[in-house]
Amino acid sequence: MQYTEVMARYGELSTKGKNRRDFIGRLNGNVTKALRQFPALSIKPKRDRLHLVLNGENADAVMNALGKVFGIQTYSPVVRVAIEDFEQVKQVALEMVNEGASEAGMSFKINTRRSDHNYALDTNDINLAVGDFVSEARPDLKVEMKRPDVKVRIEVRRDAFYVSYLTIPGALGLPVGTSGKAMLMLSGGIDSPVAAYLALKRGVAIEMVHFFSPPYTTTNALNKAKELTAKVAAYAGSINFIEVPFTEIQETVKENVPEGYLMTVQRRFMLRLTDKIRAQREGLAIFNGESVGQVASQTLESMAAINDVTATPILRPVATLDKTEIIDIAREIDTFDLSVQPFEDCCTIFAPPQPKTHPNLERARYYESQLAVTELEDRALAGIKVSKIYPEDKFLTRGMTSDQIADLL
Ligand SMILES: Nc1ncnc2c1ncn2[C@@H]1O[C@H](COP(=O)(O)OP(=O)(O)OP(=O)(O)O)[C@@H](O)[C@H]1O
Repeated sequence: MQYTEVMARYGELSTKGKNRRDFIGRLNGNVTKALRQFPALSIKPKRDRLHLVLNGENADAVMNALGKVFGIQTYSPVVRVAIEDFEQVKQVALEMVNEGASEAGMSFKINTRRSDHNYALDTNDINLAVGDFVSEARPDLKVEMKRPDVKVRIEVRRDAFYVSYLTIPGALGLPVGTSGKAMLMLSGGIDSPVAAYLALKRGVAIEMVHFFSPPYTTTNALNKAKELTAKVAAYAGSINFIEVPFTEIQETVKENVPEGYLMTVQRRFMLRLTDKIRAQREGLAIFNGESVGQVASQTLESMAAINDVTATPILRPVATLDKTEIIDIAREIDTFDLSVQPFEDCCTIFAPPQPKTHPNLERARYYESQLAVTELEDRALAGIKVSKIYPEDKFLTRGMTSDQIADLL
């Protein structure tokens, strides 16, 4: 089928009344960004949908990229036929029925809508004329009004007919950016990239904050986090990656804090630093990949002892999901295979063998107060690096890396 355009229907727009203009403006910008590799494409936002005129670009490739843009409910590939050319509409409808109802005994329906009421034929005339044409060519098919196998939609507008039969589910959610900006704490694990995807889905523009501890963690561990960011950036256009050197803090905590509280105090540092970065960069909230009860740091007591360092909203999109549910999403967004690659994370390396699963808040505060918190944090903040990551970026060297070879020797 030679499609000429793709029509995208907006998502939760009806509930957003006065924010309609922001929604459509953002969506238009995000679609433009996501489809920048198709130079001939022209994008025309309308009140209730977006028209993507292909101008020769490949419909499947365009739809593949469009399917990752949040704020779209459904989309349909469409064939535009000049208004003078009604015979051509019949041909296109037949081709669509042939594609959708290949087997004898299947059913179809022609469904016409007119926005140009001056056109000579009314909707019934068009349904009948096109339906008869298809039935003559395909006598093996039935016409079915209620639940046809193929429903061909013909829209009559002033300039042309628009014919379609496929309705493909979009990514849903809200256009990224319509809900403001937040920081996302990204490890190299399975959960935080999924949390990132879910935050983007609700329209939040996120920036990744990643802590790393060279030489305990290798360049590859850092690159893995960057490559995970590139995977998630497919849903955002691009994402800023903020790397925070964490070695000095981890070494200091390890030397000075009793083993049972190592993890709690480290996490308090991470969260406080993320919050400072958030304030500098004017974010409104912090997202992370914690899931209740999954590991020692994710009991409610532990979350309370860590969360104590800030009043900023901490959002945990996967808090109530089971691991298998999180993994299903990770596979869907193609981060799973990368997440399970065995590069060390700074938290795992400095993890005590038996962290307190029910840490006492007062004790965590006390142990931390013995450290030069402000100075340590200032030095970490002075060392942060920010880079913009795009979906097509690659960071991990393929095959065996020098670090991996070194590990084997
Ligand atoms: N090195 C890191 N840099 C930034 N954030 C981190 C880092 N390590 C952990 N976090 C944050 O803390 C959350 C909990 O991490 P933890 O290692 O306890 O759990 P996890 O279940 O392994 O999570 P994940 O699968 O996301 O690594 C992560 O989801 C992430 O948001």
